Amino acid sequence: MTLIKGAVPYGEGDPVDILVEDGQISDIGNLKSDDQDVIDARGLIALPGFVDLHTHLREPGREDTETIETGSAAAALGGYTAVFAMANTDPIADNPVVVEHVWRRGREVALVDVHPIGAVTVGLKGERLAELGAMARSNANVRIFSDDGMCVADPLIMRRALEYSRGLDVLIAQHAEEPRLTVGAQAHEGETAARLGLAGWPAAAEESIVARDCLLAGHVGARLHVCHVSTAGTADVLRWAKARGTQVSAEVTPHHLLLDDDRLNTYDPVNKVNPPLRAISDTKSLREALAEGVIDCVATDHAPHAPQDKDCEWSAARPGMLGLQTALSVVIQTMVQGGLLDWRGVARVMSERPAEIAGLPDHGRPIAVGEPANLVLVDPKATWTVNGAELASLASNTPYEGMELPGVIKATLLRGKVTARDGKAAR
Ligand SMILES: NC(=O)N[C@@H](CC(=O)O)C(=O)O
Ligand SMILES: [Zn+2]
Ligand SMILES: [Zn+2]
Repeated sequence: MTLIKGAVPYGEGDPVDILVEDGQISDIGNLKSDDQDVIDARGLIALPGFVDLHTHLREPGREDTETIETGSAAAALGGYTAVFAMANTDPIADNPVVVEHVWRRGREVALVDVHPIGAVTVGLKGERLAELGAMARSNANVRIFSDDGMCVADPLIMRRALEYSRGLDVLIAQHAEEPRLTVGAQAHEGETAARLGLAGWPAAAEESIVARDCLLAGHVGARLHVCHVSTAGTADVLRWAKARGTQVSAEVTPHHLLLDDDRLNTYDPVNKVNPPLRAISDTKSLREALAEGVIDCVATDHAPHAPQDKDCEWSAARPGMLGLQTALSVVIQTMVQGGLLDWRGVARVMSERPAEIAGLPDHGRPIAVGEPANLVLVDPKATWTVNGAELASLASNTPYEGMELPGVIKATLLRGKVTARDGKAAR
């Protein structure tokens, strides 16, 4: 039993006490603390535990940069109770053996529900469909498939994947990047890239694939999820597709909400990411699209990389940045402080919508009696300074190094078990 004393659910109304018993919320009100574990939550906001549809945990294959254990700790510290682990591991998660390993290891670590994402095509090569059915029916119960890191560029393969996904009732998540338009690309195609002499990654490379896939999904009657939306034009395409009834959902990363290509001036590869940091006008449009619901949710695209793959010249560096422990703070800074979302809205984009999109029945639930105790307690007034070396990830490639960010996570509970408290993961 744990008693959370004096938290304000969704930042609305008076503080209440929340009693957690047998993994569930058993009582809410003005409660007496007897012999149970008490969390002093005065001044804290209670939200449903966050759900990340896009995490790279690097196990198997690159356990020098992240493991399911260290990534789960980072997730718990970031307020997450469920994460979806991308398939671009080594070996690639394109078969039941690998997805079952990820699933089993996640259960052993037990800091966050780890749901493996299966690859759409064998070896992420985009040529032949992987055995989606075998992964879906495995113990890992795979519900999302993605070739993330690579685009399913061939329209016929994408169409077939969508057709199968409909039959299996699973979701295809697309990394939208027309590869013919991004050969050698290093940065957002625009003034900054031109001045720095970096080959451009045009917005149209993303937008053309999103438009195509929305048309294909509509045509075959399948659902589609768009990973890491990065341009204003993609938001326009999504608005159009949703208005005509296409079953499309989309995510935006914290870094695309906050950072823009102005940061590339230093040539520091910590800012290199795929899709690239865009123009400041894009960040503004993405914030608006998220507030409006045209973009459904925030996903971290947490992408740990080893120092030797990051601390090198720009063109040789791998794209990607850490995200799990900084996501909420960046959302507070860009969306809450920006007046675009209230705390209800934060619960929607970080927990409720991603849980719905993934079909998770016990996450993103209301804070109410009888519901699963998947909760996060946030101090909205506190700030913290990011130090990559102190993050739980094995890697430290955070673009927010040295930045003071708002919002501190005081505790995370997964089915009533405290998985993180006062900056320490429970392991
Ligand atoms: N986002 C990135 O820049 N990198 C990701 C792959 C991806 O999300 O496309 C990675 O796996 O490192
Ligand atoms: Zn991607
Ligand atoms: Zn990714």
